[in-house]
Amino acid sequence: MLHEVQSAGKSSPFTWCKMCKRLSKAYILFLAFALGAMTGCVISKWLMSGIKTWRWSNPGSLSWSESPSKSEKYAKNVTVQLSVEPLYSDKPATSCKCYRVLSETSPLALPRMVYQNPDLLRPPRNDVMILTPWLAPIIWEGTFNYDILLEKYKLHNYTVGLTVSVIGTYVKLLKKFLESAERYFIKDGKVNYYVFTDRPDDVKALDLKINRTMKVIPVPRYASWEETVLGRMEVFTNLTKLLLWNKVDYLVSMDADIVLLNHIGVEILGELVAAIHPGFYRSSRQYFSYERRPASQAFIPKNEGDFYYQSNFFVGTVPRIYHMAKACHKGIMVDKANGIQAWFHEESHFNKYLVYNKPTKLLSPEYIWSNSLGSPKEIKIKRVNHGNKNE
Ligand SMILES: CC(=O)N[C@H]1[C@@H](OP(=O)(O)OP(=O)(O)OC[C@H]2O[C@@H](n3ccc(=O)[nH]c3=O)[C@H](O)[C@@H]2O)O[C@H](CO)[C@H](O)[C@@H]1O
Ligand SMILES: [Mn+2]
Repeated sequence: MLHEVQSAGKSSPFTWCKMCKRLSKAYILFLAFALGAMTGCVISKWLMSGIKTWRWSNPGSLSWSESPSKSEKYAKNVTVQLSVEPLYSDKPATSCKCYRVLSETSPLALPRMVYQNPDLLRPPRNDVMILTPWLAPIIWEGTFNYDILLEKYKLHNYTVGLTVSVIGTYVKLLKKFLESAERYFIKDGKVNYYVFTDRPDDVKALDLKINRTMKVIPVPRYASWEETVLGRMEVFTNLTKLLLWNKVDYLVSMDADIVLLNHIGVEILGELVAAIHPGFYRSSRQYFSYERRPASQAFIPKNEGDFYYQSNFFVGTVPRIYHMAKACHKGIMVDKANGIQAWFHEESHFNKYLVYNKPTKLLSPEYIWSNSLGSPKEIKIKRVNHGNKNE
């Protein structure tokens, strides 16, 4: 039809006809495809400029990434990059890359988290146990996505109390401990430090440069090292009840001879959390340093017990810590009345308690590692060095 009309016109009918023949069906399809692709590209660029991104550039700081203002974006048609960097840690803490987007194109503008979905047939670690038989998670490097956890805890606006005893000469360890906590301890949350000491003036003299709230709480001077470590359960019983009940959501207790080397974040929080002793995680239960004398309240028979926990790092809600400390303190007092002291002091009572009150979460030995223990392959990250009593 077109040929005929054009043939009747003044322009050369011969030329038009030849061109039309060349424009075969396939050629027209190709042109339509190219045009479609170009339009798609332009639309996608326009959509990208409507997406804002924020990310945690440092653990602890939920901050908007550098992004132009709305008017600037529309004026200059600037594209805002989506961040796909790991959000937490100097070294990657998890294998997942995760970022958070706020789509301005959505009428609700709800923030969403975008991350790779977990693969049910590919466990995050297959060299270590990551779940106890009572279904409590064991926290190892590589088993969690920090950003998902953080999201959950931020909803509750939680406060964490980090407690440390520095009694007698141990005051000298406080500076190093707190400086490392400032750098690595739950950077994303509200943390108050509680320092239990018999020497408040010596603590003052340390002239600590810290940014978080610190409360110095006077406690009695005990007669010996044994009395002091046993007395920690008494201190906890009294202080959880009197001081901390409504002040914090979670309590964390750490030895003063711990120095944090890497991030310890909200992944440690839970109802009752205990850390697996780095010296016993390869041993079977008959070799654990449990108290084996039936005369002691801390007695655990050879065919009982799950793991050997170290009492230098534990976590819990205030009521759960109160309950645990009270039970341990009671056992210690009964032992004292009976003239017996458990083999590993309050740690023995702590372990006895945990056989019958299972922890809701366990920390792997990477949370209480000592440099003297070397570098076995399952310890992917040394989060602390415990046991150095030098300043
Ligand atoms: C290798 C070894 O045997 N480890 C045991 C030892 O750990 P540790 O050698 O780690 O005990 P430690 O000397 O660090 O004492 C525990 C903590 O109590 C505080 N403190 C202790 C004494 C003192 O005079 N002033 C003071 O402030 C301080 O916070 C210290 O870090 O003792 C623990 C008792 O908790 C457990 O029995 C451990 O299994
Ligand atoms: Mn210690």
